[in-house]
Amino acid sequence: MKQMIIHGGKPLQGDVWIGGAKNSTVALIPASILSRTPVTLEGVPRIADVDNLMDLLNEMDVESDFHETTLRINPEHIKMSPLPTGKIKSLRASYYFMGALLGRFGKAIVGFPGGDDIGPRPIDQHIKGFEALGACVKNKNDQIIITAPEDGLHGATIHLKMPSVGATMNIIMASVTAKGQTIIDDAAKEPEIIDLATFLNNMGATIRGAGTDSIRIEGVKELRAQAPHTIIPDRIEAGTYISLAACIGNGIRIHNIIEEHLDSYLAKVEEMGVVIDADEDSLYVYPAGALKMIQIKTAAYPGFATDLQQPITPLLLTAKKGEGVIIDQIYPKRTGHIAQLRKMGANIKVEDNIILVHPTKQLHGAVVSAGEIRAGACLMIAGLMAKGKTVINNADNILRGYDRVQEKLRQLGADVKIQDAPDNKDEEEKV
Ligand SMILES: CC(=O)N[C@H]1[C@@H](OP(=O)(O)OP(=O)(O)OC[C@H]2O[C@@H](n3ccc(=O)[nH]c3=O)[C@H](O)[C@@H]2O)O[C@H](CO)[C@@H](O)[C@@H]1O
Ligand SMILES: C=C(OP(=O)(O)O)C(=O)O
Repeated sequence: MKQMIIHGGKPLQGDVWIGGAKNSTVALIPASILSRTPVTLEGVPRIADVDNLMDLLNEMDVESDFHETTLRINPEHIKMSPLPTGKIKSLRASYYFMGALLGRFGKAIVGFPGGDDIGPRPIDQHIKGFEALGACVKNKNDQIIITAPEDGLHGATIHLKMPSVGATMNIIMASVTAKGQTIIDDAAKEPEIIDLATFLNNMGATIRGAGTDSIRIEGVKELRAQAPHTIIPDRIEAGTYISLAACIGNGIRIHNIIEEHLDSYLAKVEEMGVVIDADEDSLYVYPAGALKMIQIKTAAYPGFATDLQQPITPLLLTAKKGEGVIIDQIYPKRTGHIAQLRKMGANIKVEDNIILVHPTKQLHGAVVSAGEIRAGACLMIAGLMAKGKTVINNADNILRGYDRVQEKLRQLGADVKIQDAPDNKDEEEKV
C-alpha cells in the first residue's frame, strides 16, 4: 500500500498540464481488441488503471507497449481467454471486456468488476443490453458468462433505465459488429462516450448520435485501426486542479482543457466567487478572495459530475459564511470522505446522505485514509491547505486515476511525497 505525505500550507503557483481522460482510456483499451490491426493511443495518462488493463491484455496474448504518453496495442494474435479473477477486481472498467470480447468473439467470461467503494453499483443495464442483442448471460461463481447465438448478435432497440456510462459503452462495443441496427435510447451523453464512438468510427464502425440520448449503430463485419487516436483531456482531473487552485493557489494556469466539458462545474466554482480566465485550451485561476457558500446536486452529464463532488468539497470549507449543501444523486452514499475531513478539523457532517458544509478557518494535518479515488483527491487538496503534516493512507486509490500526481503537485510548489506505507500499523499511526 502507498501513502501520500503532505506538508501543507504552502501557496501553490505556476502551470499544470491535464492528462488524457481516465474514463475514456479505460474504455478505449478494452475496445482496442475489436481491431484486427494494431492500435495507437496518444495522450494516455500514467495511472494504475492503465497498468492493470495492460496486464489483462497480456492474459489474452495482446501485446502492449506504453512509452511516455503513447500506448501501442497489438491485438493481431489475440486468443479468446476467460478473465475470471485477479486484475479484473482492481478496477471498475474491467467490465468493458464483456462488451469487447462479445463483439470480437461472440463469447466473454469475465469476473465481477472491482472499483471504487461508493455504494451499490449494479450492472443490470449492461446485461439487459447484451440479452437484447441475443446473447445468453449466466452468472456463475462470481463470473459472468456471456454467449452470442450461433448466428451471431443481432441489432435491437435498448431503452436504458438510467443514462449509465458503462452500459452505454458496453452495448456500443458489443453491437458494432452485430447484424443490423442497434438503437440505445436514454443513452449516457458524457464526452467519453463521444471519444469511444470517434475511436471506433475511425476503425470502420458506424455509430451516430454519440453525445445525445439516442445512439444508432449499424453493425459492420470487422474493425481495423489505421491512425493514432488522441484521448480527450480528463475533465475530472481538470476540475480537481481548479478546486486546488482556488483553495490554495497563488495564480495557477491549467492547460489542456476542453472548457465545455466543465460547464456545470465552472458555473458552481464561479457562483462561489472564484475568478477564472479562459483561453483557447487553458484556464487561469486567480487567487480566491472571500467566497460564497453554495448548494450542489450531482447529476448525469451535462450536470455536475459525481466525480467532482469530493474534489470541490474543500473549496466550500473556505467560504466565509452560510451552510453549504451537497447532494450526490448518482451515488448517495459517496460520503466516506466526510469522516476523514473531520479528523482534519473540518466543520462538515452528513445527515441522511446530505452533506452539510460550514466555514472552517483552518484545517490541520492528520492521518487519514483515501477510501476511493475522489475521496483521495479531496483529502489531497485538504492536506495541501492544512497546517502541518497529513498522511493519506491507501493513496493507491489516488494513483488509480491521477496522472503523475506527485510530479505535477511538486511543479506547483507542493511539499508532497508518495511512498510505500510501513508494514507496521503502529508506525503508520506515528507518521
Ligand atoms: C470507468 C468509468 O467511466 N467510471 C465512471 C462511470 O461509472 P459507471 O459507468 O459504473 O457508472 P454509471 O453511469 O453506470 O452509473 C450511473 C448510475 O446508474 C446506476 N446503474 C448503472 C448501471 C446499471 O446497470 N445499473 C444501475 O443501476 C449506478 O448505480 C449509478 O447510480 O460513471 C460514473 C457516473 O458518472 C462515474 O462516477 C465513474 O467515474
Ligand atoms: C468512480 C470512479 O471510478 P471507477 O468507475 O473507475 O471506479 C471515479 O473515477 O471517480
